[in-house]
Amino acid sequence: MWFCVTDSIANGSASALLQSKAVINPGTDDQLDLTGYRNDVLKKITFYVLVVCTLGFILLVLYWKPELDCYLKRKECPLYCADVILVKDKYGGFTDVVEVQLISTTEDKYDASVSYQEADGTISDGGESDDRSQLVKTSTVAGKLRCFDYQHYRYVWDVQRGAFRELDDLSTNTTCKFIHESVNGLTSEQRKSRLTIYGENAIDIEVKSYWRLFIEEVLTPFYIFQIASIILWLFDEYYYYAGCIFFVSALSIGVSLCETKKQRITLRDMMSTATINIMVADGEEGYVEIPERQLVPGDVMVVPAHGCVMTCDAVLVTGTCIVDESMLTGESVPVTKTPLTHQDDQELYSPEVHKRNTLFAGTHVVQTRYYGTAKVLAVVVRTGYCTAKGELVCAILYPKPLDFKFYQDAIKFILFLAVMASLGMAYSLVMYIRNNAEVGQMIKRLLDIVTIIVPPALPAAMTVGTVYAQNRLKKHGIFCISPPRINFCGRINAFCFDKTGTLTEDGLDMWGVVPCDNAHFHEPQHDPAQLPRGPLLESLATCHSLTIINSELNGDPLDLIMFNAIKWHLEEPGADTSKYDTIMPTVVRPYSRDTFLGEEHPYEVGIIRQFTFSSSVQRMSVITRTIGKDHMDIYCKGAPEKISSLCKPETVPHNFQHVLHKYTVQGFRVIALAHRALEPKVTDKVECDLTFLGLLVLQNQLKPQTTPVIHTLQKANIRTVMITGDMIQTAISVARNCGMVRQYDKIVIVNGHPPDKEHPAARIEWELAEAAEDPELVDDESESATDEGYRAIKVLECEPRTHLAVTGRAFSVITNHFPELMPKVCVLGTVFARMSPEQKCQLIENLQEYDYIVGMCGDGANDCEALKGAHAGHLTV
Ligand SMILES: Nc1ncnc2c1ncn2[C@@H]1O[C@H](COP(=O)(O)OP(=O)(O)OP(=O)(O)O)[C@@H](O)[C@H]1O
Repeated sequence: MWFCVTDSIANGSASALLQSKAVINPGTDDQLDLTGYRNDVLKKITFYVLVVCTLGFILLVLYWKPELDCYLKRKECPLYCADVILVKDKYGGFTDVVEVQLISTTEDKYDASVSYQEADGTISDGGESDDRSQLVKTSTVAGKLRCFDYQHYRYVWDVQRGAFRELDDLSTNTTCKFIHESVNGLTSEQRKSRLTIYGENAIDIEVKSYWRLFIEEVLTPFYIFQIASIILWLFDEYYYYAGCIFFVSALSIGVSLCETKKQRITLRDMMSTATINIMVADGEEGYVEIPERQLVPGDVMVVPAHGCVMTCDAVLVTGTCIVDESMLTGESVPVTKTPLTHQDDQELYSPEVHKRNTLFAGTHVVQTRYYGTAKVLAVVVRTGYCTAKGELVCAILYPKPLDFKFYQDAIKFILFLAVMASLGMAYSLVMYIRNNAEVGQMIKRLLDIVTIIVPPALPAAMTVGTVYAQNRLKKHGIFCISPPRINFCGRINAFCFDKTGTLTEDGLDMWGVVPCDNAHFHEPQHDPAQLPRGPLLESLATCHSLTIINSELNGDPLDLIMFNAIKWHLEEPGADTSKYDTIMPTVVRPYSRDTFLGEEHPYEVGIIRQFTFSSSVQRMSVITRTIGKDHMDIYCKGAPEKISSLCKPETVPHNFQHVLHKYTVQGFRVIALAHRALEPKVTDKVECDLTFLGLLVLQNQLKPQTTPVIHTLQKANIRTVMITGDMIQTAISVARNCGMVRQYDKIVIVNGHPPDKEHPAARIEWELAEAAEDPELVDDESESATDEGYRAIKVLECEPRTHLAVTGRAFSVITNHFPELMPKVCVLGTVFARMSPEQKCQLIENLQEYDYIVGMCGDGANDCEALKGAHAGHLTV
């Protein structure tokens, strides 16, 4: 549970407690290596002597290598008693020495300070003691929290584990049940105490003064080297040359300072929100208004009825919200957020799993919906830099090193130059001595050799080049948040594209629906408005997340085209809810009331509950109630293979696969629909035992610029790859149409099966993809060769005319069971279909592992992680 009073050190943690080193989040991108240090008087005195002896140069070295501060002034000690901690990130890019703080707290959870019984029985606070014999621990509580801050995150000392860990909030180890039980909010005492622990709910981006930026820039090793070179040239009377280099460097520093400052100001302005007051539940006392900056995890906020921009991550517990998440995902389709539910008491809350119930910081709540006068309440789970928006800011402020290999090579190159310089210097020294050269002249000449071999103006030239490139890109509407990436973009050799909305148009065209009755497909109906009254028509009318904003119907383009095709009308909740139930959010009915005349009741369907679409489950569902019926219905729509697996097998036509193939091979986007009448008593699991209703077939045209762009990339020898959530056949068809796969190229489709009861070993299968044909003419059989899949892929030649088309399932089977095939998949894979958002990101990382410099172009929520992971990510909007 979230609150756990830790009043004793768990058995066995004493030895862990004596460790001076620890790793937080091992194996992840957020891995941090910690080493504890405490002050050492003797070392400090020696250090200051050294400072005097080196005329302060050692301080400069310390500035470049902060870890030296620990080695030269302090001694290693167990983490529990450290004064400072040396923190290194996974990539070694950011190293910092941070101070350990003690914060007073009244929270049980953080009564975390440890006391140790000294040999004489007195209690000390453990801060000075590291003797094993003194670790005969007694539990006392001093109300102090031991912690340190690194890159805006706080790490606290966990008494039970005897280790530092990230400060947890309600987004981890918290059950959904607990969140529901928290609706009374916090008392002002609790809020005050948490404020000291979590800090203010703000993302304040520091904009450094020009003077500070200048000092920081000039103190970098390259500029110091440059200053030394200029001084040397002045002594050597190279006045013009020194003057030129000085001018170029001053220009480059000036330009780079202006750019850095401008970017920081832009970032600060983008991230800052107007500080307003917000209503929060105040324990049993009702509601109080507090500044948003004072929100803490556990607060229960009232989402304003007129909408707001969220400044924290909060979980909805009552009411619904329509949110514009474009700031986080780039997708401007309004998203419906529903209150948190849970299957069982133990279900843990997670912002990723429960994202349809979470309002994320930075997103705009456009509308709220509530029943009667009830308030729309949300429990705050994360604040400040820990929010989704805070993570984004941190990713910009502390970017992951771009290309470790590039930096390693650069260092090797400089070392090589240094060796060359030393050889040159040694040779010259010998020659000067032989010729009895004058000492002053000799020193000047020798140092000059270094400045000849290592060009001092190189960084200045590179900065000017980058700034120039950045401005050119800006003119083309391309904005770059990390300028060094521009250099990498020149080396991109693989470019990945999302399909829907990136290679193809955002909008879709209705092709028709293929109704299914008694497990038989009927003729396609190209005008869905002509469908008779029944579940299929109702599924098209209700199974969506459309909403009205400013009198206009808004939502997913797929949902919009589907709903508009049947010519129905959508009405958002009105005052009159008596006809259905007390809960009555949205009503749909045919435009023309004459359409279904002769019925006893008007044809009206209420959407009682929505389970909004999620890429990871590839479907959405709604629970509805039709006037005149005494039961509710569930309608599901989504990826055909997902929906068919939720249907009763006897309701799915025997030629389902064949008909599906017939459309997808043409590049149509196919969605399946299903339905079930619900029992009066709704059980927990509703998306099961469904009746298959038919297929919705949509056309998705290529964007006019797609084919030329793919050709340009191919001409430049840049590999093009498609990573999509859509079906493999549709993806292959689009890949052929846009020229990613040329007309006569061979495509091998790779399918995968994880181990199951029947087949204890994982399998992969392959089949040759056929070329597109007329949908009406494709015959039943598609050839496939199973079992041999592994061998076939293993021996597959890396011919340019053979492409692999890999399904998401095959990708995960290969990752988990046949990792040795992954290089081949990465080199030959052109189409990756039915990929989940996580798999998209994983593929980008795999390509990077095999030395590809990867670009990614995507349009929305399911591409965010992949865009972040790529060397260069481009969000199409
Ligand atoms: N609004 C929706 N309602 C129900 N099912 C949907 C909806 N949108 C997409 N789907 C189904 O879920 C699948 C996965 O969707 P996802 O958004 O992850 O990828 P995509 O849109 O198909 O392709 P891409 O990754 O290229 O954008 C789709 O192929 C489709 O079958």
